[in-house]
Amino acid sequence: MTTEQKYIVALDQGTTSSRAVVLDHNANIVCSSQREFTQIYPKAGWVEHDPLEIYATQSSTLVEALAKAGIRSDQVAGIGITNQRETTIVWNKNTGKPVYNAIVWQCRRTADTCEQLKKAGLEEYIRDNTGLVVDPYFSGTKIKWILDNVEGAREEAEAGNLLFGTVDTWLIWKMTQGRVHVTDYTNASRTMVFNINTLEWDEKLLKALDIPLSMMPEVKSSSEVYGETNIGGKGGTRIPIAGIAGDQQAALFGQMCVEPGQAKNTYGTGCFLLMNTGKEKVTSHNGLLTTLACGPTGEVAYALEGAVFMGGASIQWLRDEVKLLDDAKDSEYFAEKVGSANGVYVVPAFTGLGAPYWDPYARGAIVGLTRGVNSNHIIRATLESVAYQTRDVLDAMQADSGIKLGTLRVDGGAVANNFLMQFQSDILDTEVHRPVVTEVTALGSAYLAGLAVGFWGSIDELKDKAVLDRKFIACNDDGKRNRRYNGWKRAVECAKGWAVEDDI
Ligand SMILES: Nc1ncnc2c1ncn2[C@@H]1O[C@H](COP(=O)(O)OP(=O)(O)O)[C@@H](O)[C@H]1O
Ligand SMILES: O=P(O)(O)OC[C@H](O)CO
Repeated sequence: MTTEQKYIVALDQGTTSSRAVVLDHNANIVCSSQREFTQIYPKAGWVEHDPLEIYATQSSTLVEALAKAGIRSDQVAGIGITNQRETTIVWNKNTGKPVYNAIVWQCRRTADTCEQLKKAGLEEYIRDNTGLVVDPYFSGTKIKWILDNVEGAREEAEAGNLLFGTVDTWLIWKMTQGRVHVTDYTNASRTMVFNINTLEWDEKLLKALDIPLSMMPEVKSSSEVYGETNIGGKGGTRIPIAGIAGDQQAALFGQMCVEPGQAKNTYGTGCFLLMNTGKEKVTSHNGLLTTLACGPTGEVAYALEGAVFMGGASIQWLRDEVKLLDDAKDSEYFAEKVGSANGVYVVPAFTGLGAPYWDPYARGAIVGLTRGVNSNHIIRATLESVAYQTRDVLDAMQADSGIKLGTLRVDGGAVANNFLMQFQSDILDTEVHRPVVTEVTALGSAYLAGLAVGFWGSIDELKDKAVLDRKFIACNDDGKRNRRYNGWKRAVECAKGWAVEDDI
């Protein structure tokens, strides 16, 4: 069979849905399939997923996408996995059963453990060795929570019976029937127990959090064959799983940001602005993270990251909880019906604030309400909040890197919103470039897998595949831009430190 008759499949396991995307040799998406799954909110500020539902939705999208495209499993040259990062799963390796639900990256339940780490004087060590700030966002304190709170878990872990994984690790373990327990550098770098200087699990931090090393997966590069899976059950074709990357690093690769200074922003559930810094590990002085990403062949590289917790999810909140919208895309129509947000600011700190504020106690706020404010103003202000948060992290990134970005490459579900993209460009005073294919996370993951199995010879074959859909050019009214952004900064102050510890 020639390469032309073969395909690469990307499995994109996101915060709200699981997707399978099939690519041909020209890097065209030939088919995709998507399933949403249950979001579990046991208490205020807590977020969980069912690991078995994650696996079930993901594996069914794979089968469905191949069936839709009429592709046989022996035509699949390789599978790439990309995933919501930090989300923590612990399972028993003998029974294959999770001991608790997946604790999702957004979950704030471990804020007190983070306070204890700070009191123990570990903040600077964590910053220097993991690149991260001490925040409940990352996996380490979530693993500790499971071991401390699930009956019998600690004993089982110490007896060597429990395994930890981020979602990539869990999926691969399931897809290989428990034979492969592995992750990649990009996912490991989000756990707060992985040393990004030595590229090994950090024993001092594992000890500080009481996590046995035996639970941790083997850490590998983002582009190599980790194992094989058989689609279609016993006796089915064995397909190499050949790429792993956290979804934001996959999007960085998919946008071809593989050289130092290249950056992208992804607008999905959250917003994640990443800049590749190559071999240089840049430490932020402005509230950003240092993380691991991929160079041109998928090899490990450093990146700076601004992680914003609520992006498109704040529009989902307007749709599902406040019921101001039937569909997220209608937000553009309603926002355009009013000429401004009428002085209203929405700060969507529903799960605290991430970069550059790092306040797990911040909570959502709507400020500037007057009698003339209607639902369109609130919708517009919610969309604007996504752009203001991106300005916060872009300013920080430009200060840390010393690089002024002339253009911002964007991707993710919410970039379909033209109002948001134009407002983004205006508030940044930077051109915003939107590609035709906005499923860049899946592209990046497919590229990593395809390069590992020789489906593509090198990244140069892929560089000219991205086609620009639209450029958004900034307005030149500095006065308006600055007034609006200053209003946002004041609004953020109102949201900070709101929750008391008992609320978490
Ligand atoms: N036209 C739109 N305008 C604003 N937000 C949108 C639009 N379309 C989708 N979204 C938001 O984008 C998010 C979905 O993007 P996606 O990249 O699929 O997210 P994820 O990978 O995090 O699950 C949802 O939170 C949704 O509310
Ligand atoms: O599911 P997404 O696309 O919003 O990504 C979630 C991030 O990986 C969390 O760090």
